[in-house]
Amino acid sequence: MGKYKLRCITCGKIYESSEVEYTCPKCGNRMGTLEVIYDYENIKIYREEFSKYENIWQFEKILPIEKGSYRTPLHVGGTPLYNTPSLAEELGIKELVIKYDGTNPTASYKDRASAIAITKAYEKGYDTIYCASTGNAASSLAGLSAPTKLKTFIFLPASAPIAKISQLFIYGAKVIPIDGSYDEAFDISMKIGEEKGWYCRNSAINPYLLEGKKTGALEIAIQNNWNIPDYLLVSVGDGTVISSFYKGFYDLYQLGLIDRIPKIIGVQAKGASAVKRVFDKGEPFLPDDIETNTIADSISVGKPRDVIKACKYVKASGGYFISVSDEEILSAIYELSLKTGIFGEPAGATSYAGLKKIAKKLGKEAKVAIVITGNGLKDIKAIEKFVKLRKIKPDLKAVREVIEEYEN
Ligand SMILES: Cc1ncc(COP(=O)(O)O)c(C=O)c1O
Ligand SMILES: N[C@@H](CCOP(=O)(O)O)C(=O)O
Repeated sequence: MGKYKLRCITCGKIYESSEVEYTCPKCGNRMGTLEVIYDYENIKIYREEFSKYENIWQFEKILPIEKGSYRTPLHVGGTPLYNTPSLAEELGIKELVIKYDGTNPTASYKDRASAIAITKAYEKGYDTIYCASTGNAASSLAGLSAPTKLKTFIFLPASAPIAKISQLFIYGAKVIPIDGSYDEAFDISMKIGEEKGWYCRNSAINPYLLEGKKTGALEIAIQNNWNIPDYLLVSVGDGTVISSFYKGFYDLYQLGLIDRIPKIIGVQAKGASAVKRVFDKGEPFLPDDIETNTIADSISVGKPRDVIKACKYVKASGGYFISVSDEEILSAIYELSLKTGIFGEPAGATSYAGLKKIAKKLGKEAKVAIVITGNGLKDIKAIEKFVKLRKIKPDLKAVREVIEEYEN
């Protein structure tokens, strides 16, 4: 076999990469998302080859890209992993490491996927790329394609947080703000993208993108000195980020670099828990869509596009899904910022909200990793209840009175 092939998540049919562009022709878009499988036996990788602080391209041997093709010059990946012993003690678990992806070039986990999308667009000879997004995939694609010659079209709900929308304009993307939901923007983008023959940057359609996202798992293994956590918690909307964590650990396992895969726990907002619902109903994991209502805009997904893969992978890991309320998400943002200095956007801090909920159940011997997938500055409106700004007269007496209040 070549370096890799593509396998349908539902029927298991294996394709050469030249045979299919996005999803399994037999099973269709949602049922037939593809996984990239490598010739693991013939790929030799040693732990020593990986460095902690490099970007995602250090993993080139297990990425579906060609030697010498375009690589973004921006520093994608190589984000920090923080060990937080006092927080672990407070939660009653043995160890807590926090992977913080808000330090990526456009401030979210999505840069890992966009980097691969742009490389593939160049390899395949496209001149235009597009995505549907709740905001982060959008700003990420816009930012990473800014220094390239690719034309970039973005479809997103006009209600997305203003910081994410502002990123699009500053990076010069062509923006189609839909007066509707992410799910509607997604369907429209697919129709137009097909009509126009543009390259699709959506992880649930384009199989290569999840490979970029899996680098977060590879980095956790390396940064934690190959001490693999018992549990990994991550927030879930469409289901590709969570699938990518399983895939990253799975690849390391297949390559003989680790001897187990963490139990992967998906955390959804209560008002948008479509994947949890499908998982809880059990196999065969059939899509079952819902209306959404949550402040966590990035995971406000009622028609998750990668639900089958997410459910199968989470099951294979021995994990499960939980949900948390918007109030729990808001408290998690505040508490995590206060205790660690890590400020996540709502969908980012959702993993911490989930951990707070189940830490006791995981037990005092549990070694846990959580992923904070987006920077808190992406959505300032969501945390306005914590911002108690008042104007103080510019005189010393008034300032002294306020300081006294703080001190008491
Ligand atoms: C910050 C953040 N966290 C989590 C997610 C969830 O990823 P997925 O939709 O792949 O489940 C997203 C997706 O947009 C996101 O932007
Ligand atoms: N909610 C996501 C959806 C698209 O991102 P993808 O990386 O799964 O394609 C976002 O807009 O960030």
